[in-house]
Amino acid sequence: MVTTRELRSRSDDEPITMLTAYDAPTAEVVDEAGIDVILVGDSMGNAVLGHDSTLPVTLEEVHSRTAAVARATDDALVVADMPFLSFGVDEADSVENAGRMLKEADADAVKLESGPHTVELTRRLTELGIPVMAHLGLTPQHVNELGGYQRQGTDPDAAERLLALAREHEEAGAFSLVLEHVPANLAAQVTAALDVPTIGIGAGPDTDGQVLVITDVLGLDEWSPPFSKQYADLRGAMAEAVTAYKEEVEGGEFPAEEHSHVERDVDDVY
Ligand SMILES: Nc1nc(=O)c2c([nH]1)NC[C@@H]1CN(c3ccc(C(=O)N[C@@H](CCC(=O)O)C(=O)O)cc3)CN21
Ligand SMILES: CC(C)C(=O)C(=O)O
Ligand SMILES: [Mg+2]
Repeated sequence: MVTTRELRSRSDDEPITMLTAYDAPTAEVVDEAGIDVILVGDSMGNAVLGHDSTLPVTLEEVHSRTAAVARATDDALVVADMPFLSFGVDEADSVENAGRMLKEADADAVKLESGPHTVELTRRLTELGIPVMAHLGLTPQHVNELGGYQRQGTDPDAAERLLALAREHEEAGAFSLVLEHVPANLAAQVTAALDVPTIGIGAGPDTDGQVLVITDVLGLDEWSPPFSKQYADLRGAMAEAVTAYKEEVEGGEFPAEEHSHVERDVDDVY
């Protein structure tokens, strides 16, 4: 079993592996492959729910997908990604919403897209026993404020602000930190400055771990971000299977004898 305690102390030569999953069969495959952390990402908005951003994703959607993933996972740490406006507005609501992920959906931890407004919340949740993974750099819930999904931390002021926020979240108790779409040399410095592990996406090779969105890895979507890598063409495999089924039904080949059964007792009901 992967624990937040074990991840915190993971030595430098054993990179942390993390992937998203949004359903039980996918979580089973990811867990059985020995991936350390499964993130039930709000990227489900784009990846599986048909939205064009993460903003419409609801607490109930992440809650139900987290429960499905947790039921299928034996070893990996399951992290629920808190959706847009489910945290950071009101402290009591934030605690209740994050708490439901642990109490009801069986997550091991939550992730919050972080900023100056999440330092005290990270402290509070950690104090209450809800482990927090922080997330800095490109925070997609800010897409409207940022005006797109551009690289972050690219000038000295922004880079210094990011490093300071990373330190503040570590001090507040975050057990790890996702760094998204930031320069590799900045991610390396943040990684060196922190004791807790950094997990990069589009942040170069020098973080303590890597994370990608599972549908990008599997090639399920036509589009994927510039920093991701496609390790399979499941979209192609799915299209082939669906087309083969259609052709067999239209050609009268499916169902065959082995897919049917006949009961002589019901021969004469018409
Ligand atoms: N399937 C999937 N994979 C992801 O990695 C992902 C999601 N969905 N949804 C939430 C966010 C959005 N992400 C994105 C989306 C677009 C770019 C991108 O195209 N960036 C370009 C141009 C950005 C612009 O100018 O708007 C770049 O060159 O940085 C990067 C990350 C990463 N996250
Ligand atoms: C890409 C990761 C870090 C994420 O936040 C998500 O999948 O929602
Ligand atoms: Mg997310």
